[in-house]
Amino acid sequence: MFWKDSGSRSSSGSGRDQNGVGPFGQVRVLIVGDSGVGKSSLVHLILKGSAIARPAQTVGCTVGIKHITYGSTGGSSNNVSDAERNFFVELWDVSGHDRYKACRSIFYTQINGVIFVYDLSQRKSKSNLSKWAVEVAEMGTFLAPLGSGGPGGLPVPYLVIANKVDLVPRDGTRASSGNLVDLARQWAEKQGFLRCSEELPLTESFPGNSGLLSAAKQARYDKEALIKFFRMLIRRRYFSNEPPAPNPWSLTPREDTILPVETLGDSTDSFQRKSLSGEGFLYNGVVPLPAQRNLAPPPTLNPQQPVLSLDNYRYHRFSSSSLPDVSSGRTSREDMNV
Ligand SMILES: Nc1nc2c(ncn2[C@@H]2O[C@H](COP(=O)(O)OP(=O)(O)OP(=O)(O)O)[C@@H](O)[C@H]2O)c(=O)[nH]1
Repeated sequence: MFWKDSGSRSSSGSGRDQNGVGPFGQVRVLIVGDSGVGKSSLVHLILKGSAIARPAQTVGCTVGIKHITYGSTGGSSNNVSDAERNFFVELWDVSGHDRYKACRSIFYTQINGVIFVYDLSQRKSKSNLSKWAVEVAEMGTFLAPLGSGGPGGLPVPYLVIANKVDLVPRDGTRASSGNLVDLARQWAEKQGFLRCSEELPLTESFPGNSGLLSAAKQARYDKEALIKFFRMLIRRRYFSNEPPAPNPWSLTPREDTILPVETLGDSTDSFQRKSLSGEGFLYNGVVPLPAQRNLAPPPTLNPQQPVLSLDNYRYHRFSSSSLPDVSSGRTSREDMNV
């Protein structure tokens, strides 16, 4: 088996929601990032609401299904468009290990959104997100694409999650990872060669400075923000004539402003998110990318509609030419057979 389904039944079928007022639908969210950053742990947390003690290394791809509703609860039952409807959010947790690099693009199909995950204690895993963005943008097919690309040309909304915030010192200083780049930087700072604000010129950060923090191992994440992201993807795919809500997505966390995280579990106040302050540009276009014009219709009752509204998604400038190589990821786990 190249991949397994860890969630409920396939969402590609059709049906009517619990109110009997119309078909449900599904959106597909790709979850990418280096091996070991905690993608599977996060997905488990999102689906089960609890931490997983010892996640197995993902083989190829694991698909989990999150059920959420979308619609106006106050709507009249006579008006289908006002009713709460059921949707499945497919979470495609793609293995970050290099051994799947050559073939994992088969999972990059009909993507509605992307969640990039990195390890706050491993700086390289953040800079490598740029490589992930390029890979997905170049190899993927997309639903409800934006008119222009985000990082690497990615044409769908994305979210960046900095995981393992529990490994960051609570006084807000930079993460200490034990990796050589960080150790070298810390040593240089100690010797007075660098001021704290300076970086060794070894990595280029993923664009942006705000987003979500999580500690999947401690069951801490911003549940409300995730649900909003999923709802936004549903709205873009199925209700694109609705006015877009203010879009906080496509943000990455400010590591220099990480605050202590006190709240556990499902609290929506678990994490401080800072507003975006970096350089950005706005997307207003609605023209599908050339590679997306001949997509087969999605396997749901509600076929993909072109995006008619002028959603504004803010992205950061991004240069793929100066990106570092993807790191080899973890090596401590046993090799898996494909
Ligand atoms: N300290 C800490 N460890 C974590 C956290 N989240 C995950 N881990 C640990 O990191 C390791 C890797 O977690 P996974 O969820 O398997 O990582 P992954 O990104 O899915 O890895 P691949 O399947 O190889 O792509 C495991 O030992 C987890 O227990 C966290 O928030 N804090």
